[in-house]
Amino acid sequence: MKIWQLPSVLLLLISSVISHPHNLFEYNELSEYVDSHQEEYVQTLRDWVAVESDSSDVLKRPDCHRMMDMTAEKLRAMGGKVELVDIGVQELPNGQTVDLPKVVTAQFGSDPSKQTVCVYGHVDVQPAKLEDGWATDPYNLTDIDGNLYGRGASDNKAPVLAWIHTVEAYQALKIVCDLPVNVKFIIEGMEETGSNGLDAMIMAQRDSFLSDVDYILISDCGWLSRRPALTYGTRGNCYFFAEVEGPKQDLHSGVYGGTVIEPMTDLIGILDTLISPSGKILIPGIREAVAPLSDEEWKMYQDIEFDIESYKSKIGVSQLMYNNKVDLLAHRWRYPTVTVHGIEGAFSAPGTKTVIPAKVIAKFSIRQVPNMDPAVVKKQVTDYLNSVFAKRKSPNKLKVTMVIGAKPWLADTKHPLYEAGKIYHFFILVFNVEPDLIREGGTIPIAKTFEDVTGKSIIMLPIGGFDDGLHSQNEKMSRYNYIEGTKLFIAYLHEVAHLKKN
Ligand SMILES: CC(C)C[C@H](NC(=O)CN)C(=O)O
Repeated sequence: MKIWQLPSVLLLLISSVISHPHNLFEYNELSEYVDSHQEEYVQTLRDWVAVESDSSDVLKRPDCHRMMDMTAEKLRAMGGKVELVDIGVQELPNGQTVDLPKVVTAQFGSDPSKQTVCVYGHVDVQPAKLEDGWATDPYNLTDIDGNLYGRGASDNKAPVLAWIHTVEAYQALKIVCDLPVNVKFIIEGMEETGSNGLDAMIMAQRDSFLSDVDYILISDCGWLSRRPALTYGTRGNCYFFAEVEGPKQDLHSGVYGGTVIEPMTDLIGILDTLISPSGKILIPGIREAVAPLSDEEWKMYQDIEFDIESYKSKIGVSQLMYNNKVDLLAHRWRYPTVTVHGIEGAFSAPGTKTVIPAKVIAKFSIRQVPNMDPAVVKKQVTDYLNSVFAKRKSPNKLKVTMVIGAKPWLADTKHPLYEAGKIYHFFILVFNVEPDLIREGGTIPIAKTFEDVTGKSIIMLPIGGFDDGLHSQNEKMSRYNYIEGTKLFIAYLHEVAHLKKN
């Protein structure tokens, strides 16, 4: 066989070894180290998942504080220079305040001749209850056929741990190889409610902790399929509460129904005007702001392997909004959407309570995209709902509040960090395949701020599986992704060490 007849992945691997001859040897040692510590890594994940660090429930705030302490302790035990940064308080709707979980910063190495990366992640989670339909206790990490089920396993505790274990592996094999770059960590505990307090902290640390950072690394997202991926964009999130208040207390629907104008009817009526059944956002100005789909993007989406039938079967639906791949990917990643998440105050328990709820609060969010601006979206949504409500001539009161205003983020795929030749061989080394270049429909609220404040580039390196069930029942992280993902980070740090220093 001639060299040009070799498969392209093998050629890439050979070229990687030729350009950095020591890579393979060190990688093998490190990879074996990771394999031999697999059970320890799973146990640490179990300990972390056991903490109900649900940032949306203030009653769970002590668990969030404990989670930050555990994170700090882990990094401190590895010899990191660790701080728990106080980021102030959260104001609750009733006017009371509660302490925000402190942010953990840590530093490993300060060699000015090396690149410095800053890993961002979060250790808070979305709510989860067994009664929601989980097959296992969400806070007891359960291994079934190599899948580790538990709330926060994939989003984002295992990826954070994988980065920590990366540093640990380099430290453990110090005789063979030293940490190739300086590594900093910023780990927060409020991501799942919009990263409250983190923007201000990032700005405050710009000229201190963040001043020597060359790149920001984020692994808070997932692959599109079984193929590994690099993520170059995330959508933003504008999260709204729409409160409709009527009578001074709940009423018997038999006694009062037919005489009062019901808050729930008003609320459902206005919610129904947000989006059409075919997915068209009806709020004036929203669709007009969206950056048009370029030919280049269309081509990129067209070239991505994405099986519509298996997507449908994975989520258990018989029909999707669109029937072709490009439309589906575009609407998942780079067009805005409206989702109604829930209604507080509505009767939702099993059984048949015949009540007219006096006050109901709808929770809905708009995933926004370039070139939408959260401040503009807030005004567009508030004005629109007020005008729709006014037409109902209801005596009830409507109050619209935007509680999260997280911006979208989009990387320049031409940046050396994303340029195939420069980085893809670390994927080949670990997975023997090139990654998909994808966008993420979800939000990493701090991403844009990181980039704007530090002026540094972000690279998103997901290790979560396509079917991890983030935010839903039976969230999981596979052992495969957790362990091979750690190896990917190990290989990647080598890669960053060879990038030209800015
Ligand atoms: C603002 C949201 C609550 C952020 C959340 N982020 C993630 O899930 C990242 N893994 C989201 O719903 O997108």
